[in-house]
Amino acid sequence: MNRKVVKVGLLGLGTVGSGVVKMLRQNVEELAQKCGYEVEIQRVLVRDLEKMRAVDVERHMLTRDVQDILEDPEVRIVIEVMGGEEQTKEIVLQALQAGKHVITANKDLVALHGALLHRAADENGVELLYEAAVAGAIPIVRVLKQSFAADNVREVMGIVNGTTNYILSKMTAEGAAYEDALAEAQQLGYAEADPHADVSGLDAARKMAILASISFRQAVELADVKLEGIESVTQQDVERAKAGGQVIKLIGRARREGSAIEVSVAPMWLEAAHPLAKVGDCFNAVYVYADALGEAMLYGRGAGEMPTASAVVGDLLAVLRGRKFAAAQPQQMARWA
Ligand SMILES: NC(=O)C1=CN([C@@H]2O[C@H](COP(=O)(O)OP(=O)(O)OC[C@H]3O[C@@H](n4cnc5c(N)ncnc54)[C@H](OP(=O)(O)O)[C@@H]3O)[C@@H](O)[C@H]2O)C=CC1
Ligand SMILES: N[C@@H](CC=O)C(=O)O
Repeated sequence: MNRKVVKVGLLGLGTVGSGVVKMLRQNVEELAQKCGYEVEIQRVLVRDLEKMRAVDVERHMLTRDVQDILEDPEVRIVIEVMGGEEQTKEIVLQALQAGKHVITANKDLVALHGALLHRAADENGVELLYEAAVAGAIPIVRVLKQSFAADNVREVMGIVNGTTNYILSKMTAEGAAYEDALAEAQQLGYAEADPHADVSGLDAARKMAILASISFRQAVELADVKLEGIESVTQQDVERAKAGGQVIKLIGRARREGSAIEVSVAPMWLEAAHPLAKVGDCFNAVYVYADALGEAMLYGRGAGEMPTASAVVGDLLAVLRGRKFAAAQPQQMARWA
């Protein structure tokens, strides 16, 4: 097979970035067969050049200067798995304006600046994909944008934060202390750099704002999402729920009624027989209710190294198979040859 090489710039080498490197290395052949390209990581942006990493990356590939990636004409795709908001927005905008396709796992970024970034991607004829930003490995973004595109979505609801689901599940099943369960979730790589974003409900609110914007085809502002986290949920609450045959879960909900859109995140007491009550560990589950479809539920791991990497690399494959990438190819290849 006549195989071309495509160079990728990776921003971040933490939990998700390491998973992406592992997956690209483990699946070189399979990926090449699926898209016709051999993917090579050209440079990796980090903060600390000396840190021990979960994967071996040659020292010369690491950089602390993002311009080494943004100004490299060989880098055609940027994978942003560093997190952050304002500075990251500027970096991603610069990448898009330089004609690079961008894949991101950053829900903060997409929830706050999605409209601006989509415009920049369109203006520059490149892709902006963010499957990993919502519900980890579950392909909910693509399903809403493509598979259910013909339908009229009325409601999207479910569990969209792995850390809080892990904590509540541990408190329910094992009587674990909140702080211990949170520390484990951090250890396992599920939590955000600042875990307050998880337990306050903000991370779930960001994801619900993204899902609502896609489902109802209009920008839903993060500020308009009503949110309550799990910080005030006590072991006594969990035990009382259990005694009454119920389970406490952090539930995100986005509903459209006429022109009114309502989006919320809050702990809810569910009957133990409810399908969402059985979603444990760091798993997520999302229900979609639409006119023709009726209802559908998607279920899978919502956080962690390899599940999230799977969504990121899935987006990478989508870019490489896409028309925009192919369209830019002859001219670009000639210029870089
Ligand atoms: N963890 C998960 O399960 C999931 C995470 N996400 C999202 O993916 C993104 C990454 O998450 P995760 O991998 O857990 O985060 P980590 O904190 O584990 O990793 C972040 C990485 O980015 C680097 N980095 C951060 N800021 C900068 C900066 N200013 N300049 C240079 N490098 C920087 C860090 O460098 P250094 O190592 O040197 O400190 C680190 O390698 C976030 O947006 C998160 O919300 C999405 C879905 C699931
Ligand atoms: N901190 C997040 C990571 C994935 O989005 C979570 O726990 O769901």
